[in-house]
Amino acid sequence: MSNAVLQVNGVSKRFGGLQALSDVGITINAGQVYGLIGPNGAGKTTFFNVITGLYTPDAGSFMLGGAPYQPTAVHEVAKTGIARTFQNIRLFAEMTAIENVMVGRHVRTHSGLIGAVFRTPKFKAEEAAIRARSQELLDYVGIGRFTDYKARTLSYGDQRRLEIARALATDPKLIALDEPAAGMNATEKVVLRELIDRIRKDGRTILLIEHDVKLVMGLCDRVTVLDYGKQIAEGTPAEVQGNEKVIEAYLGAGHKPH
Ligand SMILES: Nc1ncnc2c1ncn2[C@@H]1O[C@H](COP(=O)(O)OP(=O)(O)OP(=O)(O)O)[C@@H](O)[C@H]1O
Repeated sequence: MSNAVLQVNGVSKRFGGLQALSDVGITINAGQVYGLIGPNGAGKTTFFNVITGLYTPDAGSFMLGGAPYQPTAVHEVAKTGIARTFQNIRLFAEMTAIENVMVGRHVRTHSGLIGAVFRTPKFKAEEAAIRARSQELLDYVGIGRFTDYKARTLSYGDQRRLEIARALATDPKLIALDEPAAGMNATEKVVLRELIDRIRKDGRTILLIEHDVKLVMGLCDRVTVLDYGKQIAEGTPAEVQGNEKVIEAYLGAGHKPH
């Protein structure tokens, strides 16, 4: 039996005259960290946007947890089981850290609007459970002391970790991280790496866009390299690092990966 969490085949996406993705396919198995790398404009974010329902692809088929899914709407995709973070952080700036995580958790709750309006006992119990779980997640990503701080007052690195906590709150089958290390200093990157490692060890499956080659090569089980919307290499970090096309396209002449 296959233990694929995400299987994407033949994804193409065109913007006017620009072919942003051409026939891209990946398979991510349970417990893997899968990296998506490539130069600026290669199509990485477009691929994320397609699998999470922000962009409608021109072609492609999608399976999540062994069942076909159609990434037609963002909230449907979240329910189906893909949670993501964004390259440009998208938190509710004026809400507290814990409220941001609780919003994520509500994807999995049942009381609904009536319960919320009348504050039924069932609703209150569920709300307390959501709060407790959200606090656990804040602790888990290392920002438990900022529970009641407004999101906008957190440091950049901590906001990124808050986004990860919010994504985890949906209990996703797959968590997709869009450049989680962007703007982080070396120390923050070490902490981030430990966090991603822990998330994997705790049984989650991760798709990662990242520019930091060292981070990608150190963390990922498999890597796909995109260049001008085409998949020019796929394999283990060692295989990809040795690939001539990758060295030419991504790393540039004279640049060896660290
Ligand atoms: N909504 C859009 N409309 C038109 N063109 C777009 C749109 N989104 C992306 N593109 C174009 O598609 C190409 C791929 O962009 P994309 O953002 O996916 O690349 P990327 O690999 O994520 O780059 P980066 O590393 O800079 O984030 C680029 O040429 C970009 O300008």
